[in-house]
Amino acid sequence: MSLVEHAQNADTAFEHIPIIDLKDISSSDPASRKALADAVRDACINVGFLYVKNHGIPDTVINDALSASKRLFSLSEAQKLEIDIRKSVNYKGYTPLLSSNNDPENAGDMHEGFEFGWEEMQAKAFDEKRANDGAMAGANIWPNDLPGFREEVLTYYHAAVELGKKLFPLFALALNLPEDFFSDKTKNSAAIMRVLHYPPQTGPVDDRVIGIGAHTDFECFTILWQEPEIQALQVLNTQKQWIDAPPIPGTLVVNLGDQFARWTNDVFKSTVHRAINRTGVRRYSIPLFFGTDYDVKLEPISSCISPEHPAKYEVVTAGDYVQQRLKATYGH
Ligand SMILES: O=C(O)CCC(=O)C(=O)O
Ligand SMILES: [Fe+2]
Repeated sequence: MSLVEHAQNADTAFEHIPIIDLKDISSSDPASRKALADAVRDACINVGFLYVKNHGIPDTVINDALSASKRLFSLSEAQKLEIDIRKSVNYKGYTPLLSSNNDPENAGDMHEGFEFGWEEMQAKAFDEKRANDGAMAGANIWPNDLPGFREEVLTYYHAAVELGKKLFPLFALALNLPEDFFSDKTKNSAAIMRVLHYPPQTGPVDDRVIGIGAHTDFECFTILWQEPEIQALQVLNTQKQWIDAPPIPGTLVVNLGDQFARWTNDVFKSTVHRAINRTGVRRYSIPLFFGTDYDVKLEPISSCISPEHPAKYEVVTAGDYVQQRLKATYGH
């Protein structure tokens, strides 16, 4: 069956999000990699969300990033506003509560966050991996007086980038492409990381103000760590039902975004999701958004086009696309 036919027969009324074991992701046996890619293809076409286990990011790296982000969010408002994202030309820095709005029908997202992109652990004056960032060019902004923060969150970033570099070949295989299809399109790690803090919402709640309003992500895929034991994330199926995506110990969530929808002419689904924290306790999460390099054009893959399924999207560079979406989310 062609990819287009597979997508036309998709079962998108899912009630569960599949869990996929990545133990064979670097297997020397092509048949094992192919079996893994088959499972990934089904998840990408039917659901657009999956959990991955055996992802390779050590617990210590996760725990250090979590503790760093807790320290950041417990700084005073004045300290946090020193690194306000509105002072940055390229959407790096601190986003206060209610300053972003992911769902245009809503009145603001009930979370605060901090956002940064690629940087070598030992910062370089000229970082060749950022040389072609186009619309997204510009350095990260780091908090003052927060020892260890940069190292701890960057360590997580680099570990997740290693995982992301293994996932691109797997997605390529799932699209019946050579495994290195994305290699020359992902040389520069155009990955954006956020650390997020959702205060608990108790008492009467305005449905137009939730943790993060209904949205799709705008890169190729997102790797999301969520705080254990706190249910907040929900995923929308085509029956318009919100399906819970609780944290599952030992896993990360991987979901597809709109860049992959463009690369695949909607064969891979970029699925709407939201988060609502009504648990009575604070919640932290860490998404990392992976795109193709900012200077690469988002051109549909030929096997995802047919006479009955013609190309749907205008071709733009990844950088222009991401910048335009960030502008809509942050309103500046
Ligand atoms: O915090 C979460 O669980 C979801 C975050 C999210 O969807 C996003 O940042 O795009
Ligand atoms: Fe999202």
